[in-house]
Amino acid sequence: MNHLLTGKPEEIRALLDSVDTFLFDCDGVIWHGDNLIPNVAHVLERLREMGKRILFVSNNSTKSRRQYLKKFTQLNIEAYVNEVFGSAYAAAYYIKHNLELPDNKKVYIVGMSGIQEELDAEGIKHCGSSDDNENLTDMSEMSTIKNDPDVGAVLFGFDLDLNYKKLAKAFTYLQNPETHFLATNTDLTFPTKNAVYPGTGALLAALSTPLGRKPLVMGKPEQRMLDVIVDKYHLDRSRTCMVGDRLDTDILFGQNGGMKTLLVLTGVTPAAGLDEQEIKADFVIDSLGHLL
Ligand SMILES: O=C(O)[C@H](O)[C@H](O)COP(=O)(O)O
Ligand SMILES: [Mg+2]
Repeated sequence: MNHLLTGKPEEIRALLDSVDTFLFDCDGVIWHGDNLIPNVAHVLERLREMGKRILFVSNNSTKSRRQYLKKFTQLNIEAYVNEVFGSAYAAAYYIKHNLELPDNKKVYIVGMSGIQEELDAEGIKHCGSSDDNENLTDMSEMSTIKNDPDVGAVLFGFDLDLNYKKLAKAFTYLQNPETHFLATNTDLTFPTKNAVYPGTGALLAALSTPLGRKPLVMGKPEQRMLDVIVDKYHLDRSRTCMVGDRLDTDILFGQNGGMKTLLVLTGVTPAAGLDEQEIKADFVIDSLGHLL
């Protein structure tokens, strides 16, 4: 476990020969924000040339599959819509195919356009999100926030415009135990090139803590997204490798899914103290850019 691959071509060859499909996490593995991690585009290209199947599995709910494709294209990375699985898509797929929300009910979104687009794509009625970017201006306005019986679920995702009004509305709707409480993911931090910042899980705590309710989580490490992927691609899990930068989402997702796991050190997980970590990947490499 935590088998370091850096500079061991024969072992990298053995791994490549044992894998048909690579599931790639995005933030901290392929890019930091809009900056590609060096040499990653070349590695993805070579893997395609080798006939490997490539899928992208991200917990980042701020983008829809369409928006992810636009980003891949802007970064000159070959990718196709049916290769992209974001947590916003996973949430929309789950609400459509598993939650069976009554037609007269809508979803209150704390989150961004990625979620709005994926719910639209599944024909799911929704409200909130950017409609509530304008915050309350005075505490006396709190009492204007009332329950809305048409809200059948609250879906929480990363929101750069999170404000008190959105929190108070979601909190109010979730007072009703019948109202479903969903979250796209619970990552506590978000990786950038030189630092990490509060992630979706940190924002979500501002709602779930006072509420005393835990949401149903759509993204990694939960298996909902993998079940959709395995069904769609008839994946042989034993010949599939999950590549990620976070132990408690990406690597746990891979392990729970019976897949091989490769940890890269370009994201949230530092090299220091790796062996003290409870979760251990099969393989570790300093950067995906150095895989080939
Ligand atoms: O805070 C977040 O939501 C996460 O840090 C971010 O979205 C992780 O995305 P991923 O690494 O799964 O692409
Ligand atoms: Mg990541």
